[in-house]
Amino acid sequence: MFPPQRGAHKWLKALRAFDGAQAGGNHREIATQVFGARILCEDRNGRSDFRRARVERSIKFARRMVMVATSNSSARGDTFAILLDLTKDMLGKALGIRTAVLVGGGIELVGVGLGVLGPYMLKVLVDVLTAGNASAITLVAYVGLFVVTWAGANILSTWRMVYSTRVIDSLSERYAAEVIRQSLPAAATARDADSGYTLGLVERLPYSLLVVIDGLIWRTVPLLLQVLGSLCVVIGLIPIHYSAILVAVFAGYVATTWIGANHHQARSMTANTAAGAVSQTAGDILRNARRVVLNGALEAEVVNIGHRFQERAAANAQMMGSLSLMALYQYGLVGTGLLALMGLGALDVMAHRMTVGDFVLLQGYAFRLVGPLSGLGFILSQAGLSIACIRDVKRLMQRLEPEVAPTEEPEGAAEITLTSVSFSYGPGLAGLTEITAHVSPGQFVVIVGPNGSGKSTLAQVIAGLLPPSSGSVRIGGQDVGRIRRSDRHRHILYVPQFIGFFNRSLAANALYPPTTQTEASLAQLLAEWHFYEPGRTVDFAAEVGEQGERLSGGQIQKLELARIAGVKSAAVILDESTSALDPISEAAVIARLRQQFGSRTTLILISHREHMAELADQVWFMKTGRLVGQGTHEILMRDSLTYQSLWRTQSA
Ligand SMILES: Nc1ncnc2c1ncn2[C@@H]1O[C@H](COP(=O)(O)OP(=O)(O)OP(=O)(O)O)[C@@H](O)[C@H]1O
Repeated sequence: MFPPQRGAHKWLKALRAFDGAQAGGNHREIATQVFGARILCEDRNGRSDFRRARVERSIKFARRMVMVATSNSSARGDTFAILLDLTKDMLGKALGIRTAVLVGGGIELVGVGLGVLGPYMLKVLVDVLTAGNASAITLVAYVGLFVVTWAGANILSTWRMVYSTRVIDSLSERYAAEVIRQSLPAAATARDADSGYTLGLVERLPYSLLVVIDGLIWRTVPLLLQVLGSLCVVIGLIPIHYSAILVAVFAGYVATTWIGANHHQARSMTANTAAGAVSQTAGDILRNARRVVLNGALEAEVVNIGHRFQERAAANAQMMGSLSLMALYQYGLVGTGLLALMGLGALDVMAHRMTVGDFVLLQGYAFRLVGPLSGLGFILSQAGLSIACIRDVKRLMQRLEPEVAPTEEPEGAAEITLTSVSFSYGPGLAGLTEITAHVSPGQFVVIVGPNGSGKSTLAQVIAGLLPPSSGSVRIGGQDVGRIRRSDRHRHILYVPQFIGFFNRSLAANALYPPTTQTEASLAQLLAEWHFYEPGRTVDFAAEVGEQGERLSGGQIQKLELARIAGVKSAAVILDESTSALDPISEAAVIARLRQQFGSRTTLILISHREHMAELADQVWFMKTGRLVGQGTHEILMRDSLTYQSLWRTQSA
């Protein structure tokens, strides 16, 4: 699909060495694409530098490109499929923009008619002038008609943009909404979610749609109509070989564009990927501003983003190179055609085989054709990138999950049953092995174990965020994977380890659905948990800042737990949600939650604290992805030396 390029084998070797089996059979494409995008780490002397960090960064970039490259059988086929898809969306009933498309199309059609009529009016004027027998009124009328056709065509073309803009805005809104609807659940599940890339796509979407719809679709069709209309007029008026030349020039233009576009589109996809990498890196750096600045890494990150821009510039340069080559062929051909057309015409006028009016008509149509064609050059340069962006957006819009029927409301606390549950993050990566456990309704379970032992992974498998590779998880007797995602929080609600707050008010975060808390009940709970020092009331209107950065770590957890206390769910899993609380606050919060949940909610807590294990109805002890101990804290302390040593190392 992508011809191997010079030096690609070096990348192939390096990527194999560093990437192992990760990228499946795609190394050759990766190497080729990495080379194609000129992101190889060459030092100033031109020698390849495969230093690990840079190669790893490139692998991430390359993987995305391989995803792009391998998911399509051909760039050209892809382009037409996307154009067809867009046209279907515009003309379909679902988006409600058909009327705008049709009205805009109608206006454009009238504009095209005027565009064809313009040169004809000029020819008639020149014919009348050369005949020399027309009255002043007739001449003024012909001049007026010519001006009206010329001005009218341009006014209509601008007016039509009112409708195309409406269409583009509607499509942008619908596509962006669908991308968010479809990609958020995946982002919530994947622990390596790439939100910066998705954000970049959504941001570039309106411009991409503008280029493709307004520039390409809405300009190409009128251009074709204009060519056909002009040919009809020319055939009827002047010798047939002029029409033949016009047809040949246009066909040549289309053919060179067709061939060039295939190559250009492949380069554009690489450029789109490079643009996405800029968004992803910039987003990542901005989100981690504190980490960057506090570690004195500002300059290093500026250099890092500079590299992303350089990669993008290199990809753009390749794209523009292919476009320039295409333009050379296109306009070499069009220029030759014009030379033949005008040269022959001039000779025919000199030999009185053609009137000056016909010559004017000929040049009028020739330049009417060439004008939009040159406009298309710019559009094509942008269209490749834009099509690649829309294609990625369309892929994100695809429904990944089958529709699941609504599930019945759970009654009371959930019974949780795990039968031989295994999970893997991928070949050779950590996961879970053969976990079997049972939680009775309303119990309080604490999961403990060393860092990286699989506690969060297990919690996410139980909550249905990660699908087990074998075995089953049943919540209240139902397979968790079969509970509709939008209903799942009523059966089991997972509170992640890193609580991300919206950059909104305290109330907006603390009363975020599905809590049933009110400001009053929340204020009472927060006062009880000493959210602020005594005497200070909770300001619900206060903005919490990005990720809640204006609150302390303990306050964030208290606020989140106060919200959770008002949630009606059959089971709740708290993933280290009390880790920032002091032991007294932690005990008070857990006691209150258990009292609040009563017998309606089963509670699972992941914790590194022994006193939490002491409070639990049962403790699950995890080690290297296995459940190596189950029972009360006392029993485990009595029976398991490894469990004892877990707490001994902690207190040492
Ligand atoms: N998306 C992922 N891809 C690959 N490996 C992952 C992914 N997420 C987690 N892991 C790995 O799975 C293992 C278990 O991680 P997990 O977060 O479940 O541990 P944990 O017991 O909760 O750790 P901690 O106590 O530090 O929070 C770790 O080795 C981790 O690196």
